[in-house]
Amino acid sequence: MEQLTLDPIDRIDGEVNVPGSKSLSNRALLLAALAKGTTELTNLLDSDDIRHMLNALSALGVEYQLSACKTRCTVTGNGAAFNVAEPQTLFLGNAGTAMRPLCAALACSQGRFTLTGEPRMEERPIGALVDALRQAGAHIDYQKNDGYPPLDIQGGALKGGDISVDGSVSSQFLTALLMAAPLFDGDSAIRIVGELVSKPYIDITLHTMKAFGVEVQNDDYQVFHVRGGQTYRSPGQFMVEGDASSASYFLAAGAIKGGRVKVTGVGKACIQGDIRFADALEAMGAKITWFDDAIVVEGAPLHGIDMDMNHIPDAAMTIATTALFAKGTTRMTNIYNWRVKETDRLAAMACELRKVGATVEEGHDYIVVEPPVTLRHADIDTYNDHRMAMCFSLLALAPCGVTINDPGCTAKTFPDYFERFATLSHRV
Ligand SMILES: O=C(O)C1=C[C@@H](OP(=O)(O)O)[C@@H](O)[C@H](O)C1
Ligand SMILES: C=C(OP(=O)(O)O)C(=O)O
Repeated sequence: MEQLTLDPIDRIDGEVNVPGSKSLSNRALLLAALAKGTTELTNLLDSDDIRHMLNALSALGVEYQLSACKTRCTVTGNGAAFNVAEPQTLFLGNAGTAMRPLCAALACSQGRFTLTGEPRMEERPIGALVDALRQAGAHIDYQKNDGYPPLDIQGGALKGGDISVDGSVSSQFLTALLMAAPLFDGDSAIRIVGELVSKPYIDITLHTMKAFGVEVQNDDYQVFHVRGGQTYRSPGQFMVEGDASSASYFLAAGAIKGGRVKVTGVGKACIQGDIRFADALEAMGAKITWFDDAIVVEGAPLHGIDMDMNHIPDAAMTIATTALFAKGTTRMTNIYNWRVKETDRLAAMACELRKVGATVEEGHDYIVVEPPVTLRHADIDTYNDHRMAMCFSLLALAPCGVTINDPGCTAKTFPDYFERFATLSHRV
């Protein structure tokens, strides 16, 4: 297994640009493929999750040209749902933003499709989405375990209608339904059952749909009305903003050890909910300054916080390792669905935090982190979870340094993370 040892960093300072947003890249690619007209996507993320979406679109007969640097893509839209003569098997890795939206889009397309992924994808729930699509008339079967991929989809026209979806496990189920619903024959009223998790991701979905010419009536995130029989229209150009979750590691590094760190590509106007990570850092004591296309963080003594982090599920993980550098205890609550992501992130986080000396209480849907007097060096297991690797890189800001096992797992969303992190890191 590959390992990366990060020697202790004495100072963090400088400017770093974050790559394009994963959430926006995969939404915009799918809608560009479904839309009428040609779309030029810029600042597209080049990572595993996006590659899986691009490969799937190729198999579905979508034509696109990807630039040599893979951050610019011109997509020739279909002007309708997909129509594929031969049965297709699409391998989607561990990309939730490919699996869930494609499941819905293919259920209302013409053709037979099998959706598969990495072993972990077979443990990530999709039953609530399948149940909802079946209410609209979809024909989807489970190949192995009920409620989990791989899926066999017999595509066809869907009627829409009154659809209830459980929103308590992943917002991606609602995102998938919303993006497919304009292609259903009839109108849809999509009703949320249970508490909707990760709510700000729905705003990303509605924003992207609007850019492609489709408006949704949102009744307080409880019921969503979508007109059927619509065609997405290409906006011509779509610029993907920087990834707010990826920004969290650099912002945290600046807060812990700044210096002054300027993160560009995200700023005041950012539509990704994870941008609110900067508020959490501010609540811990960091000084944050907002610009239109940048955030500047200046380090200050940090203290622990007690916060509901349901609205920033991905960036919240970064708070768990930032907490190691704060005075007092940090309590992060309402984060149950960490358990159904790339790994069981609550269990993984608790285990690795203990290795560096922290006292950790892991609950069903919360984690409490109490930093040790002295952090100790550890070989950190990353569980094939990009965010575990990136979060624990912050341990290099302690005198003990850190060793990251399988650092290549950042390829899911941020292949050159460690190179960019190095540009901020100064050793005397
Ligand atoms: O819609 C999206 O782009 C995402 C939604 C979130 O998932 P959940 O809704 O499952 O929390 C997030 O964790 C994931 O990385 C991306
Ligand atoms: C949960 C994540 O990914 P996915 O889009 O596969 O759900 C993530 O990137 O942290």
